[in-house]
Amino acid sequence: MAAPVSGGLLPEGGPVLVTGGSGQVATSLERLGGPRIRRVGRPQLDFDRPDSIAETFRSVAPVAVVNAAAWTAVDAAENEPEGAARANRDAPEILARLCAEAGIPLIHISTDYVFDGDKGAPYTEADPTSPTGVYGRTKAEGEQAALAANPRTVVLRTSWVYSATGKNFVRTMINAGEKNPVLRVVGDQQGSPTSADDLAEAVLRIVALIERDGWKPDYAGIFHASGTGETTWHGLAVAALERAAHHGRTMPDVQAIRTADWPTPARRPADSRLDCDKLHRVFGVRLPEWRTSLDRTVDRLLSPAAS
Ligand SMILES: NC(=O)C1=CN([C@@H]2O[C@H](COP(=O)(O)OP(=O)(O)OC[C@H]3O[C@@H](n4cnc5c(N)ncnc54)[C@H](OP(=O)(O)O)[C@@H]3O)[C@@H](O)[C@H]2O)C=CC1
Ligand SMILES: Cc1cn([C@H]2C[C@H](O)[C@@H](COP(=O)(O)OP(=O)(O)O[C@H]3O[C@@H](C)C(=O)[C@@H](O)[C@H]3O)O2)c(=O)[nH]c1=O
Repeated sequence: MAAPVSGGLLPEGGPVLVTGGSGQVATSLERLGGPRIRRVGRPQLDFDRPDSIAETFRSVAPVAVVNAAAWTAVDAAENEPEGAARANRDAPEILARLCAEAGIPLIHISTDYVFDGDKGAPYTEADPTSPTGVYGRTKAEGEQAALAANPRTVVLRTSWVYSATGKNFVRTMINAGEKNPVLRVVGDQQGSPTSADDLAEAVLRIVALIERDGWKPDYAGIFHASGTGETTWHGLAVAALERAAHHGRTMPDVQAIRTADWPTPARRPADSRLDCDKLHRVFGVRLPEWRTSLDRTVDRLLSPAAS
């Protein structure tokens, strides 16, 4: 990789449009990517106003686009399928069309929730999608729409994203642990937690590789990109709270419950582990062990000055 521009992981070059206002992944991309990143969110770029997508594209004139904006409220999507579809299906298609016209790559972020979780083994990119809710269905449709509209689309499917900022399960657990001596968390859904910073670094390495070597046909398509290793939501809660205890927080009693004991409007996959070998084979990228990154994130969250 060429020498990165001071303050970022990207070498010199033109603007990279990142969609997403205060989103976790968009924030990490801006922080790690350096001066080439143009992060644009609402109100300037609003997927409920499709014209704003082309307007933003024109004003930024990007050399690559990373779509990190999406409707991510899994349960709320059940009652608002049109809004979820606008953000998760229609907007990626429009972005992909604009990228195709400009002849530039689109890195589109997607989710493990495109699967029902019943396979009983890590999913590969060749497995058919089988979403169980509106969020997963609209995200699966967005993948296909983006791939069809731009031959230079890289879909990165990730899972269980957390960071020191924004809304995520890790922060929810740490906040809940402060107020409650007992937490109940499902122990029969497994997957791979992914640090937003790690995912952002993977995206930036892919962009840099494409710029260095030029576009190759192998780059088009779907890639799984989750933190290495696996756990349950209960395991993730315990790990986060154990780390928080290093910072003086009281460790609550974290009880493992069954999915049936935590009813939600949208059904979550029981086992959404993703096989990430293709990402390594094609781009030479593997995300770190989830627990190492989790500890670093909790440290950053609870002792920001030390990080
Ligand atoms: N969070 C997770 O656990 C996972 C996320 N993903 C995927 O990763 C990507 C990034 O997720 P993450 O950063 O965690 O998401 P966040 O929920 O943290 O951020 C979502 C971003 O999307 C923006 N957004 C939502 N609706 C619209 C809209 N109608 N128009 C314009 N912008 C909109 C939000 O804008 P604003 O700041 O204005 O609210 C926000 O910036 C998404 O594609 C998501 O599906 C995949 C797996 C797991
Ligand atoms: C807050 C809480 C949740 N749970 C359960 C509910 C659910 O089954 C599981 C996860 O909780 P959440 O609803 O916070 O997570 P959820 O919104 O389902 O997270 C998902 O977000 C989208 C955007 C993705 O793409 C996925 O990869 C995944 O990260 O934990 C408990 O058991 N106890 C609790 O106290």
